[in-house]
Amino acid sequence: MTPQDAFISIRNVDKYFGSFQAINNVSIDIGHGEFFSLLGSSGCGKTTLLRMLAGFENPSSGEILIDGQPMTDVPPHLRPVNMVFQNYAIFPHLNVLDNIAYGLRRQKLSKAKVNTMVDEMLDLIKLPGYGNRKATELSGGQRQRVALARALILRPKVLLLDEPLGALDKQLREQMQLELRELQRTVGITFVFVTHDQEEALTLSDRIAVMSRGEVLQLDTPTGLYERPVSREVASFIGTMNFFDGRVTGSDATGMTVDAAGLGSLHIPGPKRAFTDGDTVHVALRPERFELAAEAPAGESGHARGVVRNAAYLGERSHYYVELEGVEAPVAVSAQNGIGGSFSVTEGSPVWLKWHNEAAVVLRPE
Ligand SMILES: Nc1ncnc2c1ncn2[C@@H]1O[C@H](COP(=O)(O)OP(=O)(O)OP(=O)(O)O)[C@@H](O)[C@H]1O
Repeated sequence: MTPQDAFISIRNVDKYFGSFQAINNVSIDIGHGEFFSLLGSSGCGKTTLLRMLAGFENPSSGEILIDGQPMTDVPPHLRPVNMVFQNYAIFPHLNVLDNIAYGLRRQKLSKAKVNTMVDEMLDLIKLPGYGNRKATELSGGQRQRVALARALILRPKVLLLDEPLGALDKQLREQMQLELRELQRTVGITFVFVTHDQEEALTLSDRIAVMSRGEVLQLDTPTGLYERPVSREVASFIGTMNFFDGRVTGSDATGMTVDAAGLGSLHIPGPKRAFTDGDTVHVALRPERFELAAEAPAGESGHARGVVRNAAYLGERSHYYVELEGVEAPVAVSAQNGIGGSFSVTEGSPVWLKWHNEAAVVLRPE
């Protein structure tokens, strides 16, 4: 995505509240029709960035463009955006129809036209026939769908969503995630979604900006973030990661060789990277990239001998912690159950850990 192709372009934006810098030189380009998420822990600046897109805050410096237009002097109600909040922002004293039609009142449309538009929205959010229901007679998930319909009926080019599923319990939240993704595909407009829940961001998004302390740490697809994190901070924030201290011992056009504590010498294939011999690095491997075996594996994949310190059966998967010589923290291993061929592993069992070197990510220490 280049700034020229972008539907939303955030360019070198800083935001200060007094002397506190909440956003530090952020540049993000978002494509038309993308489901884009801002992901990060509390206080990292996601809401501030969203509020600047909505026009409730102005950047201290830098520029925001939407659909090619600079937004600097454009007030919130004249921006082609609408926002949905976490806490069911619908009016409790109005029924569903009046809630959804609320934003249309300024447009002086006929009653018949409004009713048709609301009915279309009720179909879209899968609540047909709910127009006369009182807002207080809706479940949490239904209220949030009404809030979405109320924002979408104004036909914004961009929908800004600030943790809209945050108040829902886990099961409903997962169901609403699927619905939200389907809804976004149906309406085809750009969604900018704020969440601190990495699983939610991975499930929903085309691309994600991982934020920390007002900065973007990495902007990538869900697969890119999970498989190729650029730093230890991103690797730990998205899923679980094992880290091994290492040192680069050689590199050429086919990849590089790293000596890693507990794992031995690994040749990691790939293009030549910005490391030189002798560099101190972290080798990172996800729990599901390890396999447990009773016997020493033959062949080219990496292997090391260890002892199971903890085994937990979780139905679909089992989780293990395996102690390796020369590694302080036990290695987290996650194995799928029921695919056959697994052997019984109990706490205290000696095991072999297997992995493929190409699954390893080499990171600089922070
Ligand atoms: N109006 C304000 N005045 C002063 N500081 C603010 C203001 N708004 C936000 N901040 C500060 O800016 C930082 C970023 O806040 P922001 O609300 O963007 O974080 P967030 O990532 O959305 O967090 P959360 O998930 O908790 O909502 C925080 O340290 C917050 O205290």
